[in-house]
Amino acid sequence: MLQLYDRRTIPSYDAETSAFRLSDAIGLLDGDLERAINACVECCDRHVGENRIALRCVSLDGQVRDYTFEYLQDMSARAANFFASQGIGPGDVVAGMLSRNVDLVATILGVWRIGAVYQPLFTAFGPKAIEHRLAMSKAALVVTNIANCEKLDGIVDRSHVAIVRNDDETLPHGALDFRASVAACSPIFDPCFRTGDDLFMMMSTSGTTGLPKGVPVPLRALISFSAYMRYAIDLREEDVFWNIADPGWAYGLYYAVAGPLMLGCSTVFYEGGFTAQSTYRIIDQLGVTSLAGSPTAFRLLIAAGNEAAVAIKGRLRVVSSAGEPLNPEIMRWFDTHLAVPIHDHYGQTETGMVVNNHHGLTHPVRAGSAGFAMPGYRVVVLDDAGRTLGPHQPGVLAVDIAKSPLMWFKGYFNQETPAITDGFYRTGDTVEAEPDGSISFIGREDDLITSAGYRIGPFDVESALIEHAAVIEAAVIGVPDPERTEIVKAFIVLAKDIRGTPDLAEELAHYVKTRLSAHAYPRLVDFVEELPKTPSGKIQRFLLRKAEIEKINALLKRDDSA
Ligand SMILES: CC(=O)SCCNC(=O)CCNC(=O)[C@H](O)C(C)(C)COP(=O)(O)OP(=O)(O)OC[C@H]1O[C@@H](n2cnc3c(N)ncnc32)[C@H](O)[C@@H]1OP(=O)(O)O
Repeated sequence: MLQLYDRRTIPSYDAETSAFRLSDAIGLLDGDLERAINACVECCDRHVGENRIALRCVSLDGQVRDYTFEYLQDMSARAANFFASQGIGPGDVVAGMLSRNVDLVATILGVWRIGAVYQPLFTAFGPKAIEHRLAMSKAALVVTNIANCEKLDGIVDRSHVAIVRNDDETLPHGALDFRASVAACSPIFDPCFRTGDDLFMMMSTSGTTGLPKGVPVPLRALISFSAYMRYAIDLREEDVFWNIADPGWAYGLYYAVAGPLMLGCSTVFYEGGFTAQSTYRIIDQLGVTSLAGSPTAFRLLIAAGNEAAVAIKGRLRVVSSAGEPLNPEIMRWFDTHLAVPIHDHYGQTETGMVVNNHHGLTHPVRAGSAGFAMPGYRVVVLDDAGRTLGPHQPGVLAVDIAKSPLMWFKGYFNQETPAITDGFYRTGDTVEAEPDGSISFIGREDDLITSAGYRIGPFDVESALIEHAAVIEAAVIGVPDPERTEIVKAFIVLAKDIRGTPDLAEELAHYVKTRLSAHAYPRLVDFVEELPKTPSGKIQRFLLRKAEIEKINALLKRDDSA
């Protein structure tokens, strides 16, 4: 059993350079990064024999099913045999588009056991988002369920789709029956060991100017994931840990699946969508002690009222926040009504979590700050010319590659433009450093939208909108929103003779929701005569954003003086 976090054993940490002894980090891993590592062994097999619960699944009706590491070893070996029977081998990509349940974990671990690469597809995606991602990864097989399988029609041949179905659901013609096939396979499959540079995940991240980019994740990233669990989440053996993020995204896959399992701890999955009521109920029912989620989720808990919190007051030991900046009001409310500190953490799909309010540091948590570089990473603030900036000088947050032994990202999949220049990975997030090295988030240097913890690429939404017959041109921006940080707003130029009505606005939102993704639709739509453009015809989203912010400020001023 891996020794879990102990305040006395946190690796030596130099706030000046974030110097971190790599040997301490390697101690988080049983495998040999240069020669022999398998993600399923790290996240499952090495905890077998301890009779520990790995996964706690809560169904919609509140039933809890517990699965041990022994159970997952058996399931992952059967799944690996099933994948092998489909001709899948080391380095091949298998995509999963599944709800949060044991089939999802069996799929992920089975893919890793065989030395293959797991690609997550968020279940809210529509065909447009799926098609691009599968074309990018060339996935050999997609594992999905009855609720999502139709979205694959015309994109993937049915013979390359394995369906998770209940006994009362009919298997679509030509598709593979995942549960039945896996159950019929042998529970013996020797893991395929690879090197730390071989891939085990293929993620995607939205851009502002093009379609989402592939983020290849090598096996060495496991060290970084487990370091985050230890030093920032402070996961302990006795914790009941629940990260509510969906494993269709980086924060959920890295830190609701790989991270806790690697440390031999159990992770909670709730198969339903988020509601404040179910969240309070599950924390109470399972005795959750460590909760992770996004500020929007926390704001929804607060909106449910002070009374709702009474039953779990004092039950949580720690709460971790990611995906959006954490407002000080949320910290105060959690302190007063739940008697628990919330620690703000910052990261990206490309980096994993890199700036955190760690538990091992003696610095107090500063409200409004995302914290300090994680051990193993050195971060700096750069200006446009790549010069390092001092305290209180806004610039872009960058990771210093040479001094960040845990940084695993080297560049986007199949893209020629380098992601790392002059030894730095520029995150695109604008920040300011304090004299003590803590980092405060300011915004984005580009047009990427941060909404409810999701990063939404305006280009993706615009591309979906212009496929609608009524739309000639579209520009999409994020506008400030008190609940979701930002919401998506679309400015639409309509085809000749089409009138912009509330019904059409709703139709366009629905169109994006079903074609692109249920979370990325424009919640606000303005019909306009034309869009602001540069002389060369490039849409100037920043002018639209500026006008929106001026409008909001004018309204706030009017309210103040009323
Ligand atoms: C490094 C990192 O990766 S950092 C963090 C990564 N980000 C995340 O993990 C995202 C965090 N955000 C969330 O989990 C959610 O937004 C929450 C819990 C905060 C709030 O959830 P909700 O408000 O219920 O809905 P959510 O924002 O997920 O979705 C928006 C819409 O998509 C729909 N939707 C969401 N998931 C699905 C799904 N799997 N299938 C179908 N529809 C879905 C919702 O019903 C909602 O529809 P509505 O607007 O018509 O009501």
